[in-house]
Amino acid sequence: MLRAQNLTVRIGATTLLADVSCTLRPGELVAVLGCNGAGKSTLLGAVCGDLRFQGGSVHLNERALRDYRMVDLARIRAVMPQSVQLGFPFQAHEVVALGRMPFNEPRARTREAVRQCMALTETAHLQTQVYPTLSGGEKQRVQLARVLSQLWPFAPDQRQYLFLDEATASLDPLHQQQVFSLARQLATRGLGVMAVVHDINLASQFADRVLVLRQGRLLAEGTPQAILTPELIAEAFSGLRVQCTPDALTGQPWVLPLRDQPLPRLGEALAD
Ligand SMILES: Nc1ncnc2c1ncn2[C@@H]1O[C@H](COP(=O)(O)OP(=O)(O)OP(=O)(O)O)[C@@H](O)[C@H]1O
Repeated sequence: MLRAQNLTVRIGATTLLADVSCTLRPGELVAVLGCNGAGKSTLLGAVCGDLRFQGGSVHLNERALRDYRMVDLARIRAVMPQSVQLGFPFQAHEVVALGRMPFNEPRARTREAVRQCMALTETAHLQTQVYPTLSGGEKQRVQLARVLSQLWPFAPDQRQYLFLDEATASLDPLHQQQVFSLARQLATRGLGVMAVVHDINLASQFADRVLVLRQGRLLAEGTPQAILTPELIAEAFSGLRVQCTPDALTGQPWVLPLRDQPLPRLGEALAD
């Protein structure tokens, strides 16, 4: 289990995250919601060990994060950052194989991990294409294959964790659904998955629990049914007005933004 207590992240005089506590259990998919700048990536970076925090603690499988060697951490948790810069002319399958670097293993095993993870992300047909020439969404799916390959073969008793930061931001609607469906299946197989996402309906459809951040603080936490109300969404997203309709079968709320919103006035910018 991942347990973060009273996390505080500061850079200079700016507090990015203030006193945030959360958990992530193996077998659970937790979505992190909040407006731009709310602190979602900061939280993800702090709990996965990529970002130093000034206050609080993070324990992964009952061991303090700071006590892990990087290579041991890399074997139990994989992180897909919001953006990955990669200028080298690697072929896509070589990018995916980077996920296997923490493992000292025969090449055949790496090839099998790459093959299966590219199949899972529907990128097998791109395997020999040079990475910088891929489209934005294709790059994102190849990056997902890379982080999945780090946790492959997803053995149920490994207490592993997957952190996704806007992994669907560049994807078409079908692939967005597929990625969250895959995350759901991996959670069902025993992985703990924490996913930062802007699409409230993806969170509502697939997550067991939702964390909502606002100005670096935890505003709300609970099941989608319990917390995704028009009032909470307005509070989290600067007054965004939505209609929430429970799904007839699952009860999970469908969230529809209304047309009438507190939008900026364009008058001056559009003058003559
Ligand atoms: N190095 C830094 N120095 C100063 N402020 C920073 C630094 N890094 C991040 N911030 C600020 O911290 C806040 C939280 O950033 P973070 O990336 O966690 O937000 P987010 O919720 O992931 O936003 P988004 O939805 O836009 O990706 C933002 O206001 C950001 O400008």
